[in-house]
Amino acid sequence: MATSPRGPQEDLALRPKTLEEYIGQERLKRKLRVYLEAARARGEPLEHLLLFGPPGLGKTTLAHVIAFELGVNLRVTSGPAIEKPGDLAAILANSLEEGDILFIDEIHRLSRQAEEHLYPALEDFKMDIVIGQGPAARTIRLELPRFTLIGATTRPGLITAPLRSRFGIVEHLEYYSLEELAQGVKRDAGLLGVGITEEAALEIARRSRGTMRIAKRLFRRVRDFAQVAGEEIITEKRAREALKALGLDELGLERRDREILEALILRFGGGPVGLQTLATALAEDPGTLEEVHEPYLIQQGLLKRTPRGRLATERAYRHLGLPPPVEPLL
Ligand SMILES: Nc1ncnc2c1ncn2[C@@H]1O[C@H](COP(=O)(O)OP(=O)(O)OP(=O)(O)O)[C@@H](O)[C@H]1O
Ligand SMILES: [Mg+2]
Repeated sequence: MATSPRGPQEDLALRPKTLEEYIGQERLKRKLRVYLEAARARGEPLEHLLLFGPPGLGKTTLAHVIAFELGVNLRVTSGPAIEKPGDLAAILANSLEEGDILFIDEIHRLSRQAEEHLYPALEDFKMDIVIGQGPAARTIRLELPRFTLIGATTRPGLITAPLRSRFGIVEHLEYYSLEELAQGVKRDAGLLGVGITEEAALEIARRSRGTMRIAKRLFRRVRDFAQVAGEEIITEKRAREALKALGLDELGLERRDREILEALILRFGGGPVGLQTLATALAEDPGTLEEVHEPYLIQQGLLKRTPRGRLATERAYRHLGLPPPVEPLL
């Protein structure tokens, strides 16, 4: 098997360019096709679009795809990178042309000040900024090109109502099915000139937590194992061994995920226990627990969020090989 450079360049080369190449998210793609066609027909920029969903589902990729489909430039930035209104003004006034797309990742982390300056930019493509200080200070009005903002967030609950209301289109991305994940794996394998069986691709898909980024990352690790073993084609057996060596169980849980369930069950009697308490017991940041680990545990029916706190389900007990409580909780 030939070696090839990997890393950001490889990732970029593997990134789907068109809506056609973008796997899954059919519900969203159907609507997007309509919006894109309508915007093109009217010769207007696409309405501002807010995308939310867990990390790694392809929000950034979709923004690139939309720009490609519209034949416009995409300027990428993130909420934390825009500290002052001046940062925002520089981006909006200097780097965008009519119809271009500004992609703001983690838009829930925009500063209050920057956010307030963004409102008129989104509505009227104007922005007032103050130049200078004290008595010499004056306000100048910037006329901006008509652009499209695509905002992405993993935490829709943290988007303020005024910001949210300025997006004409608000959509969420869904977890991928096993078939879609396997398709993603096979696509990358094909582009890299690596052979992989259908079963091996599905085996990788099963441990990918419904997340395209994880499927593709696991595929690259499995490819390493196959390459070192001198195998031309990645088989199910090789995939399973490699995934096991990577510390993933049959549901795709990593050690950390199992520790969370273990803590919940063994230290808090299965719950309910508050997020903060659970996080402290695990010496984990509550945000990480909530955003990175919990969504998949919930999706797999292993954990429930209740008003009184987190609860382990019967399935969680069984998955860890622990006897479920006599009186099933759920
Ligand atoms: N629908 C898809 N079809 C094919 N490849 C995809 C798809 N979605 C994502 N990918 C690939 O998965 C990886 C992760 O995608 P991306 O960076 O867009 O995720 P994201 O949702 O922006 O994640 P985050 O929220 O963490 O920024 C990329 O390598 C991308 O090429
Ligand atoms: Mg991203």
